Amino acid sequence: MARLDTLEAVATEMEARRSFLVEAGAGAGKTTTLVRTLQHLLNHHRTDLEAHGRRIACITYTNVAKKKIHERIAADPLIDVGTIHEFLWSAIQPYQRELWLQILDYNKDLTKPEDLDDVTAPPVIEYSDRGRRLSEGRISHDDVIALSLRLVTAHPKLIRIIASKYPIIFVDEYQDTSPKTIQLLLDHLAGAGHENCVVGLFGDSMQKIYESGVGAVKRPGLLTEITKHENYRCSPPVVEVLNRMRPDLIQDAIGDQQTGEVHLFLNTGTPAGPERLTAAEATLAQNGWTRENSKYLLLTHRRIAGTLEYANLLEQYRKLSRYGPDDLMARNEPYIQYLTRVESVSTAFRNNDFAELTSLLDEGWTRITRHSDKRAISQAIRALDAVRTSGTIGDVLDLMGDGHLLATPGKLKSLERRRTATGLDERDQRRADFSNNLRNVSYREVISVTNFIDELTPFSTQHGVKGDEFENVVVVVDDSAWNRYNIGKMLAGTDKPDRTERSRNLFYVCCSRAQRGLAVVFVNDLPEGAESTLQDWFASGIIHP
Ligand SMILES: Nc1ncnc2c1ncn2[C@@H]1O[C@H](COP(=O)(O)OP(=O)(O)OP(=O)(O)O)[C@@H](O)[C@H]1O
Repeated sequence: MARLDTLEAVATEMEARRSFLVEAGAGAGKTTTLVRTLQHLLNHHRTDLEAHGRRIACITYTNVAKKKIHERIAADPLIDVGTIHEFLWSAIQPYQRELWLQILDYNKDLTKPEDLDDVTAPPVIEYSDRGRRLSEGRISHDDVIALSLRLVTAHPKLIRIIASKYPIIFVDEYQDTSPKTIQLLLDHLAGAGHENCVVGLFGDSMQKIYESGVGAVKRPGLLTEITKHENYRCSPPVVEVLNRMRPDLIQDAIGDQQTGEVHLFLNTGTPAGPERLTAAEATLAQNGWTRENSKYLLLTHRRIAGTLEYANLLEQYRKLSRYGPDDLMARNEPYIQYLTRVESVSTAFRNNDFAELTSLLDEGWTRITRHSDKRAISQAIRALDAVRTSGTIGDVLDLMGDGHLLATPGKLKSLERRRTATGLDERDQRRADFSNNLRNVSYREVISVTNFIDELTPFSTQHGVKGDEFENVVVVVDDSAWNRYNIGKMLAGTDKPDRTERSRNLFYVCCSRAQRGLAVVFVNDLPEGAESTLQDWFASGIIHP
């Protein structure tokens, strides 16, 4: 019955043309509700939408989520599923003249404005991954949102046009959306147009794990808040842990998993370090947990096997800054971001996934249909694969720079340019040294770290751990490896508020992926005060002191 309640609550808001926020904890079925609402709209309003040339926008944060939703609505052409950038760009792109005027103004506010006085005729404005070159009409990822906001503020009629094309706009995982996007959606689009555009946000503020996300959104007059108190995913003892972690949002375990187990390993009798994990694994094995039926989520840089297969790479990030290793893990730095895309291209090719390749490759390859296109891409990727396994990071960057598989993003280009510059200040020199040293590291280390991140950390882009679930989850915490997060201090209540929040969210996201069993293993000693919080949170489980 609860299922009907949430869907009904959403349907009521839709009928009344009111915007809403489905805010609920992990496993509550938010994404499922979003998909079912889309199905309901298609079943009941198809004729009307088609007759007026209207569509539904469904904005997702990642390509992985996009694919998932597409599959579940059978890629219905009435629904545009895409990233916020795709959606906004399709909306503003037709207004080239107005865009150029905004660009001239926007340019003045940039820290490094371009000289646009010499540009006689406005160029054709394009949005590209290659980064910003305003004089040539090229705008970047970041510019799309800022320019959209400027454009609609200057031309309110545009809002009416967008709202009548998209009278319904849904956002999945809204907590990871940028504050500017939320501003655009709520302050401009919600309620706009003849049909009162409905903006529906689905997500959970406590699952924000990326820096750039807006987190909680509170707009009592504008958004009807719909809360769900079910948890369809996790077994009762796991839900009990989540409830103690988050007493302001108590969930009922009503899913299929009615039995489960929870373990907390402190293992203080064993020396701190990987041995504590080994000891925990021995206990879990006696209970039937194996590497095959358990998902490891490591909040650490240590490989379970002990040796780090990307030690040199990690060392460069360590030298770069105190947050370098964290940025490597969360892929929050231009080099690792780009190299991750290179790895995704290579993986998609190996899997013969040409649909995935099309979405990864450059604009020039928007449709890989012709045999000759496939052949050209195959050749380029084979050449890449040869260098990936035998060359350095520099070799791969040079090869990619010469070819035309992936454009080099603007930020990376400028780092590469500054690599050989002279007279840099201390910070830029450190960055330049980083670029040069990184280039000498074997590319195999990139392959290792990418596999590690995708398989063993919550920062996976391949699977998007946040929306995912596994039978058993083993969360391994090693606070000595991180700077942006500190689970121990969060538990002890002694950390700064922002880091406390980040750590709590990350820990919550990890623990809430478990369907049946959850084990949390601390490999180093905890600060004073942490253990009593853990005793409380894990009271439904077995604590291994
Ligand atoms: N109404 C329902 N009835 C039965 N199972 C459901 C229902 N809603 C969701 N589920 C199942 O519960 C699990 C979690 O659902 P879903 O991924 O939609 O939750 P979520 O709230 O988006 O999760 P999270 O925020 O933790 O990623 C899935 O396995 C899904 O199939």
